Amino acid sequence: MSLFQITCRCSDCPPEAGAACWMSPACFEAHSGAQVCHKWKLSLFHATEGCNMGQWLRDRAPALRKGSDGTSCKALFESGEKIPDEHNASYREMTRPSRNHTNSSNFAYENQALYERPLLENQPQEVHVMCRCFAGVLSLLTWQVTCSCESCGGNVSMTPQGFESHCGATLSKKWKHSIKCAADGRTIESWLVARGITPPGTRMKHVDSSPSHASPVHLLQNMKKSVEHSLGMVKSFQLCPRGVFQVPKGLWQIPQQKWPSKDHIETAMTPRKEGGIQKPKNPKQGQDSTTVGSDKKRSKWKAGHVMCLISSLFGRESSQDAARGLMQALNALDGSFTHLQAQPTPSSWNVLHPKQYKVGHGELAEELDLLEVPTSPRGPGNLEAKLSEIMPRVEVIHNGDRRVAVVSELRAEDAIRAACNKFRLNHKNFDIYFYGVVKQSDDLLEDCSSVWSRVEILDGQDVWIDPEAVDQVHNTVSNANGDILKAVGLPDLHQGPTGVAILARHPMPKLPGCDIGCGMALFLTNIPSSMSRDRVARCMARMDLDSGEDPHDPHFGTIGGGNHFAELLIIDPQTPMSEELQPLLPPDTALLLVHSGSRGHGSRVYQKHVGGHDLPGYMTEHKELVVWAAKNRAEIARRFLTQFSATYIEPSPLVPNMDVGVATTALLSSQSQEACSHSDKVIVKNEFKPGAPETLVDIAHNWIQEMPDGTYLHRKGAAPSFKGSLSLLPGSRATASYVLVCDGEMERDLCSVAHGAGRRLSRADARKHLQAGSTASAARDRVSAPVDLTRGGTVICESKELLLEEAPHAYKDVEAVVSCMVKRSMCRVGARLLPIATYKTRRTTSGS
Ligand SMILES: Nc1nc2c(ncn2[C@@H]2O[C@H](COP(=O)(O)O)[C@@H](O)[C@H]2O)c(=O)[nH]1
Ligand SMILES: [Mn+2]
Repeated sequence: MSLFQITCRCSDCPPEAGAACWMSPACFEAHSGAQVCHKWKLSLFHATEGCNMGQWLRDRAPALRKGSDGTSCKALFESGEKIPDEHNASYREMTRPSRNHTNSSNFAYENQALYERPLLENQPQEVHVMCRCFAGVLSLLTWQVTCSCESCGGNVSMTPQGFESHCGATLSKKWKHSIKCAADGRTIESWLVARGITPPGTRMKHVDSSPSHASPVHLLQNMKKSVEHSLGMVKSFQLCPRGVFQVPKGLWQIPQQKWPSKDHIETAMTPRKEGGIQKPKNPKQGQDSTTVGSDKKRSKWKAGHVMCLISSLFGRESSQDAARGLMQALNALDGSFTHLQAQPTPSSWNVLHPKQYKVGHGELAEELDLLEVPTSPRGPGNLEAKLSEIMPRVEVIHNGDRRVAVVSELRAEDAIRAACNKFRLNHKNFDIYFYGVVKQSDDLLEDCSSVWSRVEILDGQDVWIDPEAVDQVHNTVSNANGDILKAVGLPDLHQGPTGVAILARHPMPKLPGCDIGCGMALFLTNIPSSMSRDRVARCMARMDLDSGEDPHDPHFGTIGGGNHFAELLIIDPQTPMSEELQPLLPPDTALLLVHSGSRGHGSRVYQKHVGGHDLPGYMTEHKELVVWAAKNRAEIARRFLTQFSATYIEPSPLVPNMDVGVATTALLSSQSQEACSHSDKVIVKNEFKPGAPETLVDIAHNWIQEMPDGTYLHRKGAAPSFKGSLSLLPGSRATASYVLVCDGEMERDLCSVAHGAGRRLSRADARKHLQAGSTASAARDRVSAPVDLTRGGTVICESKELLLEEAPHAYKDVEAVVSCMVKRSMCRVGARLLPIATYKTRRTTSGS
């Protein structure tokens, strides 16, 4: 198979004397600063004929209309033509070596010269991989897999793609997915991404393409990673409101000698004088500069500084998103920019030939004095007017015959369309992008590391944590402007972020959100564990926990939607109970687990306080709701058990319950009582309705705890954990749930443990991917066949959607979550419980 490759002849290349610097047209496009275009056939021009390469190739090889597949390229190059491009490069044909090419010096050399990236000291040089049942070793130096199968015997090396097809997984065409890391079974892509390693030939790639991830912190994190992993080779990279491009080593490399002198920089950084722009010290007016982001331009940037290119893909994506993302990024980099520059992308050069046009950012515009302000062949007026139309808040400053514009606001799509119509531009081809110099890159990186140092993710090998949720934790910390002192992500962490404990200087109502006081309570019952499943189902058939009975408070005694539930469980006879729990949990009666929150009251209080400043008022109502939610769980339990004509078990003769936060645990040692004295004293138990079932433990996992030192510990999907305290960790309606004996430490885990298994799939994904199948029919019939404890018990759920959203597969592996915390000594297993019957909702829709 043949490949298009370009030998770049710019002064940054080749990397080694005499070696050719080969790259794909797409890489070359990026290398020359045009990666926003993503259409190399349009952005590369024939150096002598002036047409774009798409046109040039089409004229010569009609087959290429369908794409530059290897065969037609080969045909093209058989003609012996060389295509010099504007970067003075030439196309060449390169033959990909055959499968066993360890000895193919050509390939190995090209690969190494161009792509070998210096590995960080502690980075592995190889990784053991699997594909289907084949094992191999992937070298991170040569990017070859040595296959250990019987026929290869560990002597045959091949490309990852070759290995993929050797293992019979060709159809996937995604070697990074089909090849797995042998150690943990995860895709090799996630293994590489986690270590910031970019395989050779990787095109500029959106690490993440959703606008919500273009948050400042996300951008900055990637910025830092790129710089770190380049070992000083990568000085710049591209940020884009729709995501971050990872840049392989070699691209965007700025040779040291090209940077300006210290004096030069200092002059550039001299603050602007009142009343106008400083006289340029080194103006290069009228200079024709067509190389956007070229070496010439970059050479103006200070050594060690990180160049940050922010692209706004107007026309291609929603420009609203782009503008929003851009503004976000600007805010994040506040004060770090010395200037911004706006200009149409190369794809619109051939329409306007505007060359370059400078747009300064606020008072930092003085930096522009050092930059070139070329003229446009079609008249600067056009461009200026166009910019003003698109960005009406662009202030155009005239300084002699040089013009500098200051952007203060970006405009939305309609303005862009109007401007494009006016100037008869196809707005789809019209992009504007901005770039600037990060003035204080060290500060910026310090900012980032200060965010990182405040975030701890308690993950483990066996438990999967969604990287987006991790980003959300970082963003939460970063957006709090230093008000968050520490954040701990627990193993059940998922998007929200949920499964996190956050210590802050003041209460942050947005963290617990609407469902203030949501929690789990475990009740003792006198329902025999051996009660027939039919009888359980018959009792539950009459149950309706969706509507209340209290005329003064319609929410009281109701369970609510989402994943709230009331569940009968039995103690797993196979799992030994801890010493503390043995006297507490009678092995022959069922237990009732209730998960619910503050219902409509929580959302009322949240709405009232979310934008306001009355934090003491919020905290007062917050605490009331935390108590209300605990009482509500007891009321739900009472209503549930009434259907069984079951009475509660007499309050245990064991250690009396104590008022520890909202957790009424019977088991706290004196040491843990001391630890718990940090928490609010909220007396819950004594306020329960007479006749309520005995609460073994009630744990709120969505609340704010006032700490003795005046800080506030937010638990958003996190359960309190003190030395010896009990906690509840439910899995799903068809997996085990756990009673944990905790050993929380402020330093390590902010005295918190996971509050559940945590979502693996979002609700939408669960609806999309999980089949209703048998679960739906079980729900329709309401009474399932004899309970198979490996699959869960009877489920009362009349909402088909909710049934899917809450399917066991939508949750992470509860065993992994528990074992991760046990390994970290955060808790021990007190008892393992198995579900018999779960009440979800009688409503046919999944809302609350
Ligand atoms: N035993 C059961 N556990 C369940 C069920 N549905 C969900 N879950 C688990 O509860 C937590 C609750 O999380 P939250 O963030 O909504 O408070 C969740 O992570 C699951 O692990 C069920 O029907 N039975
Ligand atoms: Mn909850």
